Amino acid sequence: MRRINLRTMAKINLSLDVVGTRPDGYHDLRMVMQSVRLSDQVTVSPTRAPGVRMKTNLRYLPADQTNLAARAAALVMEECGIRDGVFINLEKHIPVAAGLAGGSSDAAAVLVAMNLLFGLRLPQEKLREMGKRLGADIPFCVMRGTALAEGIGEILTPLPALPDCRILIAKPDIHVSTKAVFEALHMTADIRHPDTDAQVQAAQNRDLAGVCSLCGNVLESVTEVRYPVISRIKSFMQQQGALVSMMSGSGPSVFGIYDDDRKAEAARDALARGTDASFVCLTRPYNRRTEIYD
Ligand SMILES: C[C@](O)(CO)[C@H](O)COP(=O)(O)OP(=O)(O)OC[C@H]1O[C@@H](n2ccc(N)nc2=O)[C@H](O)[C@@H]1O
Ligand SMILES: Nc1ncnc2c1ncn2[C@@H]1O[C@H](COP(=O)(O)OP(=O)(O)OP(=O)(O)O)[C@@H](O)[C@H]1O
Repeated sequence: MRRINLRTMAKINLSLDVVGTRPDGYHDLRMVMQSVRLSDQVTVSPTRAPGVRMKTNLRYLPADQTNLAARAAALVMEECGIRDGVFINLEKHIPVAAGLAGGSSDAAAVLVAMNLLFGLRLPQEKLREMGKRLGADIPFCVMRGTALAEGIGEILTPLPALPDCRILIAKPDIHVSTKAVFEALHMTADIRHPDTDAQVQAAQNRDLAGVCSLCGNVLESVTEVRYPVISRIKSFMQQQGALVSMMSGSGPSVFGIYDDDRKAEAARDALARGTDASFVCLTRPYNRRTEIYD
């Protein structure tokens, strides 16, 4: 029987600005987002029994109807009147609750997989709209590549591919709630807003050094202050020759961008030997956009 097997790409935020608050507590954002070659693997198979069942290799991750991957499948089934069931096998490699959109990328892949499996031919716009209902990062994870994201994250303007580089990602062993970080931002006095328009221009010019010099994330003013380990990892990456080092999303992961392979590998090895990061990975930008009709 046909089944769909997809890789789901993590993201980093090359910039993240909060430009407004909405009545529902969500925030209006302006972000430059980048997919990276750090991925989970999602396989979706049809089943005769109705409903969604799933399995994952991580014992501590719920493999029930609360998992974002299962919720994405259930949403498509409800919206498109699908009576058959599906089985999802989720192989996690992206660290959980890391600020890397792990769950969002799984959900996005399931939306695409359902579209292919049941021959729905839903356009990408529709998948992104459905994704938004489940989480603000999902529309970008449906699109992938490099993009300016506005609104709550769902208004996407594609940008040219980031020039090739090495991206070092390190996650300290701490848990950060995205909701709590956004809420705490209102109590923070010292917020430095990134110049998103200038960074978009640098991205348009495919100017890696320019993009890096314009990175900024207002959520650092909350998470980095609470967790000094984030500053330590950032400084370490910088000392090891990163063009820039910054927190991704609401944290706690930190990334460093390198244009020199040897420096990037040395920094990875040193971080992996140390105790500040429980997850370390050296990766590259992922620049292919999603093929909806593969
Ligand atoms: C921080 C980012 O990762 C940056 O890419 C995203 O904005 C968060 O995306 P996400 O985890 O998919 O977000 P959701 O699951 O939709 O929301 C989690 C929580 O983050 C806050 N949230 C999220 C997105 C947004 N534009 N404004 C917000 O205030 C809300 O309090 C929400 O309850
Ligand atoms: N498929 C999934 N993968 C990871 N986490 C999931 C998944 N489904 C539900 N979750 C729950 O979602 C929460 C956030 O996990 P996730 O890895 O998506 O965070 P994140 O990378 O910080 O997301 P973002 O960057 O979009 O804010 C976790 O507490 C986890 O229990």
